[in-house]
Amino acid sequence: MIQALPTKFAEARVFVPDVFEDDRGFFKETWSDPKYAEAGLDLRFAQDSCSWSTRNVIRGLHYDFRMAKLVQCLKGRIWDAIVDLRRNSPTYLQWQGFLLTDRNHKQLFVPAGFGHGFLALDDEVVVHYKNSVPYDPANEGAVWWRNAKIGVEWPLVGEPRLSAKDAAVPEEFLP
Ligand SMILES: Cc1cn([C@H]2C[C@H](O)[C@@H](COP(=O)(O)OP(=O)(O)O[C@H]3O[C@@H](C)C(=O)[C@@H](O)[C@H]3O)O2)c(=O)[nH]c1=O
Repeated sequence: MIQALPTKFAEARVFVPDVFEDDRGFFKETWSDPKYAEAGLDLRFAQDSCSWSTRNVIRGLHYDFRMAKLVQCLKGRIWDAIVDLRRNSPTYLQWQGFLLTDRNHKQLFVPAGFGHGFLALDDEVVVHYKNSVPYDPANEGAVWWRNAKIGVEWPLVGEPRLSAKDAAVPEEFLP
């Protein structure tokens, strides 16, 4: 039975699929339409994506107000952050962090309207996403990872490694 764990946000959830271990390793279903619908996530996804990162890479905080995402870490560990960017929300600009690893099998459901980013905690990190709508750069935006109005407390040791795009985000910009 897939576990659905609450977060501080009514619309966000952490899912943990069944994991079948034996002497070869393990097997898990990372998505199943009927099983996730039964667990409370009745959604058709339009795109799967994968990124590979090295330690101290930070990707984000990115948003696309149309897009919900299911995020999981298939190799290594990430510290994943979401922030509510919906201006009419009672939790506007609140954030929460989650440890997602290849051993805890947690999958974070990021609702539409939230910013999302992660810090790679290991030398090799593979992150997998399911996106509810196809990628469209015209609909994508970014908030600076250290935006002071949000105040995400990244568990970062040393210097972050950012894309040129993320490093160039204006420090105070909010959509
Ligand atoms: C996200 C994305 C990027 N790309 C391309 C654009 C660019 O040339 C290259 C790298 O893109 P980025 O630098 O935006 O990749 P990245 O910084 O890894 O972007 C991701 O960050 C995390 C935090 C998220 O939440 C994701 O939704 C996504 O925004 O890949 C696609 O073709 N499809 C996609 O879905």
